[in-house]
Amino acid sequence: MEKKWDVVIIGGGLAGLIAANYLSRSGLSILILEKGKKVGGRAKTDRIHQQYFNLGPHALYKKGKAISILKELNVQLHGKSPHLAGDLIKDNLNYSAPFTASGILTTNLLNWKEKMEWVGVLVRLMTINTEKLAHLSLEQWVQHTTSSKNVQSLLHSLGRLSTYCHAPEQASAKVIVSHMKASLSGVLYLDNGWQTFIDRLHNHAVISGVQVQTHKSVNHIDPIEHNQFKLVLSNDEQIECKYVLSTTGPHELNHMLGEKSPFCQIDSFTKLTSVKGATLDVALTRLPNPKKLFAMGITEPIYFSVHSNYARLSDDGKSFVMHVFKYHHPDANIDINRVKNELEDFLEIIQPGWKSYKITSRYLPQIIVNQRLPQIGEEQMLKCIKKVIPGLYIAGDWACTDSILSEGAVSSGKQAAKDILEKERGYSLAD
Ligand SMILES: Cc1cc2nc3c(=O)[nH]c(=O)nc-3n(C[C@H](O)[C@H](O)[C@H](O)COP(=O)(O)OP(=O)(O)OC[C@H]3O[C@@H](n4cnc5c(N)ncnc54)[C@H](O)[C@@H]3O)c2cc1C
Repeated sequence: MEKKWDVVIIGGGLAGLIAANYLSRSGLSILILEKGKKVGGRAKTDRIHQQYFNLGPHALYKKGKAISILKELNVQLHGKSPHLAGDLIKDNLNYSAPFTASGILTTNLLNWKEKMEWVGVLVRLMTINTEKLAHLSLEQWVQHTTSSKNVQSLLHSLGRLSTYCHAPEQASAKVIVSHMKASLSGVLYLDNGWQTFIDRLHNHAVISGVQVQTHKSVNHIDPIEHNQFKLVLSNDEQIECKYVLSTTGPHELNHMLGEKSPFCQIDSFTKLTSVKGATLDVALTRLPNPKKLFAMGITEPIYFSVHSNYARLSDDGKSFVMHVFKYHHPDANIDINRVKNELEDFLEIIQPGWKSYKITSRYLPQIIVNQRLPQIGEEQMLKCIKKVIPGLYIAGDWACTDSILSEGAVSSGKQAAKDILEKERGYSLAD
């Protein structure tokens, strides 16, 4: 057994790197253990044939917590906001998407009465107090909000677009609607992908003395005595520390704690389920239909957007990088070949003949977008699991009561750093 660390962070994704950046200012010794070959987790970007592919479509909320925390850490972001002008596809027919003023005026999807209702819903959404929705599922909120089937479908599409969640009967209205509200202020696509800010967070942490070890997978967390942990790695290495911050998914954390895990006793913890989808990431030399940059299915839960129209996503800046995405229902049995055909066929409707211009593509059939589908009444469980083992802290996109995705990962990473500092030093970071 070698050096004893003050804090070991398991996972070098967004939550782990954010926490490390806040903790690095404190003089504590900090080690990040990342099982992958590079840091970034699901926020990484792969450079394939000179094209920059995020793991599927990635956008940051312009007025969200993630951007404001990244700014607080002096991480500059370069990119542009996409326009939501585009198409909605219902029963193989194209309609203008009523997500912009001109889209609302021109769309044939809604009649005049529905248009007025849709505008009213959007206006109310901008100021809604989501705390009051804590007892409702998204489906219940949608039903209460409008009786028009078309407006209901639009709300479901906006919910999927903002959160990737496609289980309105299970999902918490409070969390989903707060993300829908945030998305109305616009999003940002980043030049060269999310890896740019991951690299900056990584560099800041390393310069400030954080040690980062990749290819290091933690198998076991053993709380050996008060305020002391022993971690056992897959290569049998053992590491001791005072505090552990886990940023893995909930079930991986449970597994690392072994048979004695107190989380096994908590019913709502064992039932946590993830948000998944299939992504087809494509780079083309030209766009067969240059005017079609954004589309969503209404009957089918599918999304398409040309991200390179707003962000530089290739070495020469000339090619077209796009993502076609299918939102999976948590209970669905996925036939990965059928889903691939669906995504390719959807792209064919929007960009006919796209295959002739293909530079490269990548298909990921069942990727975890968020480690937790947010459901009603999980606040107590999340608060409880953060207290049950003293010295063990939890962050990640599943660990926040009121937000998910990067918003949840970044804010829970900051919160965990605050909690550790408060415990260690008795002082807290500014909010
Ligand atoms: C297709 C797709 C689209 C998305 N789009 C958006 C979007 O538009 N907007 C948005 O805000 N968010 C989006 N997200 C979500 C966002 O990418 C994630 O919420 C965020 O990156 C999660 O960060 P994290 O640190 O919580 O988890 P992760 O990124 O999963 O990091 C956890 C890290 O822990 C490591 N690890 C796990 N187990 C161990 C172990 N035993 N030992 C050591 N290391 C371990 C993993 O390798 C990983 O690097 C998207 C995600 C996907 C997949």
